[in-house]
Amino acid sequence: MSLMAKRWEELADIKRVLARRDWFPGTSGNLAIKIDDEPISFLVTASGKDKTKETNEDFLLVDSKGQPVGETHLKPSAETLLHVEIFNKTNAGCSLHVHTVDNNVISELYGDKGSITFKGQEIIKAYGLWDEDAEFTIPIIYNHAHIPTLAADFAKFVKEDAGAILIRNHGITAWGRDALEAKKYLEASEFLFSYHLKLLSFKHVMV
Ligand SMILES: CSC[C@@H](O)[C@@H](O)C(=O)COP(=O)(O)O
Ligand SMILES: [Zn+2]
Repeated sequence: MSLMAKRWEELADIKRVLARRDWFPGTSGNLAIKIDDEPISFLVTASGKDKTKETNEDFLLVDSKGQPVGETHLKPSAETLLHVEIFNKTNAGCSLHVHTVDNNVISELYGDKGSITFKGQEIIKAYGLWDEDAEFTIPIIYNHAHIPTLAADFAKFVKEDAGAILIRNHGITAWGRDALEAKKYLEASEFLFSYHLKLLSFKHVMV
């Protein structure tokens, strides 16, 4: 199996799992996986598709600027530039973007603070943090409609090979060195968002 076919399968597997969770409402979400380093190229989801469906036109190959490699009628994701920042600035191998109600509500609740920090949760170990008092902070940026502006803002927080950034009232992008790590960061973040919202609502009922 070629490297491209292998990576395609890896991304298709993740897409299938996330689709089953309803993490692609209304055609939202986009996924990317690196194919080459020099020069950088990666597979990205085609724009505007129903990501719960599986077809052989789900992904297309783009270059380090997010432009399609070779002739294709497919359009790269509208948010390809965000994945471009991740692959150009770090050694990440995979980047995942989803819109969920939980990540949108958290981004709105904490948007004015500019970030949300989690601590004292076992699942923080999914971020590779093993200390008892470890903290994980997820930045929250403004949802600029102009994608190059959004990407420039987003890039300011892309420093590590694995991470997560919330875009206010839009969604989350999580990335990692490989598909497993990106999925782990995404799932840990969504777990923490859901836990936090549930806790807040119970506290509200109890006071
Ligand atoms: C219908 S969701 C809005 C989109 O602009 C976007 O935020 C999104 O996540 C999906 O866009 P896409 O171009 O299909 O990758
Ligand atoms: Zn989006």
